[in-house]
Amino acid sequence: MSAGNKSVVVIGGGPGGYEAALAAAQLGAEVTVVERSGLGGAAVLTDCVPSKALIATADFMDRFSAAKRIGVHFDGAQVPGDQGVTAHIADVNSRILDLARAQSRDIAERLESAGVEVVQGAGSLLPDGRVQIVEGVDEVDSGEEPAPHDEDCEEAQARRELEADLVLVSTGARPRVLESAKPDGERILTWQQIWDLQELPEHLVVIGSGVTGAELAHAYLGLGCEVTLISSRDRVLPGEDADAANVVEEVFRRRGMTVLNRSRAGAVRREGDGVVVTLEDGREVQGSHALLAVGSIPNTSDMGLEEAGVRLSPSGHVEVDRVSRTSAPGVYAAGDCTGVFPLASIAAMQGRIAVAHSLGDAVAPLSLGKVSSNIFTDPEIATVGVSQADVDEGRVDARAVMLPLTKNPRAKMQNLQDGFVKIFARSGSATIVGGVVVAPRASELIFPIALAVANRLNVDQFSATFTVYPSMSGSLSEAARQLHEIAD
Ligand SMILES: Cc1cc2nc3c(=O)[nH]c(=O)nc-3n(C[C@H](O)[C@H](O)[C@H](O)COP(=O)(O)OP(=O)(O)OC[C@H]3O[C@@H](n4cnc5c(N)ncnc54)[C@H](O)[C@@H]3O)c2cc1C
Ligand SMILES: NC(=O)c1ccc[n+]([C@@H]2O[C@H](COP(=O)([O-])OP(=O)(O)OC[C@H]3O[C@@H](n4cnc5c(N)ncnc54)[C@H](O)[C@@H]3O)[C@@H](O)[C@H]2O)c1
Repeated sequence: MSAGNKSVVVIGGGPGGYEAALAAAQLGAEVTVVERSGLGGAAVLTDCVPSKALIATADFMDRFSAAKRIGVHFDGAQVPGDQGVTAHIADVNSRILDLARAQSRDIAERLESAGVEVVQGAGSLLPDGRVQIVEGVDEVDSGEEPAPHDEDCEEAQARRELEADLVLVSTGARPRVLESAKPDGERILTWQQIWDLQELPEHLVVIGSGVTGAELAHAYLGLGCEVTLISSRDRVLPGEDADAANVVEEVFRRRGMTVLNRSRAGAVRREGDGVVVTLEDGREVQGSHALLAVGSIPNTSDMGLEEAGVRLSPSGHVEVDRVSRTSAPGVYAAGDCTGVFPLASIAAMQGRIAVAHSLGDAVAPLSLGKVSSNIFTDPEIATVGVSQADVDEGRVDARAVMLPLTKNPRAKMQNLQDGFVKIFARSGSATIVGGVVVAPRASELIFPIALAVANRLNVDQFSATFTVYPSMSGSLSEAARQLHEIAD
């Protein structure tokens, strides 16, 4: 089909926005992307890509520590934790920022070659549904140089108004901060400010043990910092599979992280060369730096959404249906500003669905039952489909088999000490409906389970497929085999 006579304006150039723009251009629409800071969005410039690049360095450092256990000694040289092998955070951060900017440039080139117009500026909605653009560039927290403004800013600040058949709001979210813990960009930091650090924190206090807090606490521990993780709940990663979260918490502690459970931060203040975090029960935790990882706030205020008829939830997220429609005709929304499931992959999918639905292409509504996601700790936690909580709370009638990876021959050879695979199969039909993998590179190992979930394979079809010997995937097959025995 062709949407040659249709126009699309996308506000926000993150994964939700730029993927939608590419899809719309492919369908022949005339597409404009309005982005106020950098293409690729927070995902590329400050959040997803930089954090995964930091973790890659931390994982590399970990290999030095593990070497002795498989018989490798560095004659004369030393390992992290001793003097000698250290992460130079200024170099690490400089590589990360280069990588993020390069990815942002790649996206700009893809959009350009697809014929998409990119306007640097802030977009908002007028009450009649048109898009108003105030041109100019916001400073990017990643440290990227803002594009030069004209001497005479009149032109750079010009206002434009665009009318479009489809307006997509994909403005993302920003770090939530505590009133009593204002980030200063030096010692009290959000995750978007850590990329400018020139010195490795001596003692980092991470506040919040959701996915962001856990991943970054793991990364800085691996880089050689002393880390204290303040978790307001009974365990780290409260929203995740409890068996998986317990493994990761145990590994954190074993490697020397201090994890304070049931501890809520009330305030953070600077004191001397460091910070003091006051917990709500009055205890104090001292460190050299504090990192706030207490959730996000959608970027939906002051842009005319409600005045244009776009309904927001009490948390400020744009309310959307499964084809990304908002309550205002012709206005769709995608990504973190909708709060549906804050992942880059979901943002991109919501954006593509919006375009297909609005421009009349074939479209399947968003289905969250088959989403794979991964937490990049060591070991990683990858999940897909039905969760243990779905089964325990009676939402899905399924059985589970969980096998420790320490019994797997390949894992033994690699000196793997922690991890498991878990598969959920529907009672009766034995169709695979979900799984959890806790292992190094679990993000890759989850794919066979995701394939089974997406294609409704049963445990017999899954386990009849050859796996390599020795391999970690042998344990996936074994779990499926054991589910057959249970189903009998
Ligand atoms: C530390 C961290 C690590 C993460 N790691 C992963 C991961 O490994 N895998 C994963 O799938 N997800 C990850 N996520 C989640 C992922 O980053 C988000 O889900 C993703 O960024 C959402 O994309 P988006 O397009 O909705 O928003 P964003 O990426 O935030 O992009 C929104 C864009 O809109 C722009 N904008 C905002 N308002 C306006 C306006 N008025 N006018 C013009 N432009 C505007 C912003 O400048 C921004 O560029 C991570 C998140 C965090 C915080
Ligand atoms: N690898 C990935 O794909 C990845 C990585 C990071 C984030 N994300 C996405 O972002 C989402 C949000 O994750 P997040 O971790 O940024 O936010 P979150 O809201 O999931 O976690 C924030 C945590 O901080 C805690 N908290 C709040 N106030 C506190 C206080 N005063 N003291 C101590 N703890 C406090 C909350 O109880 C919560 O557990 C994830 O669900 C995920 O979808 C994905």
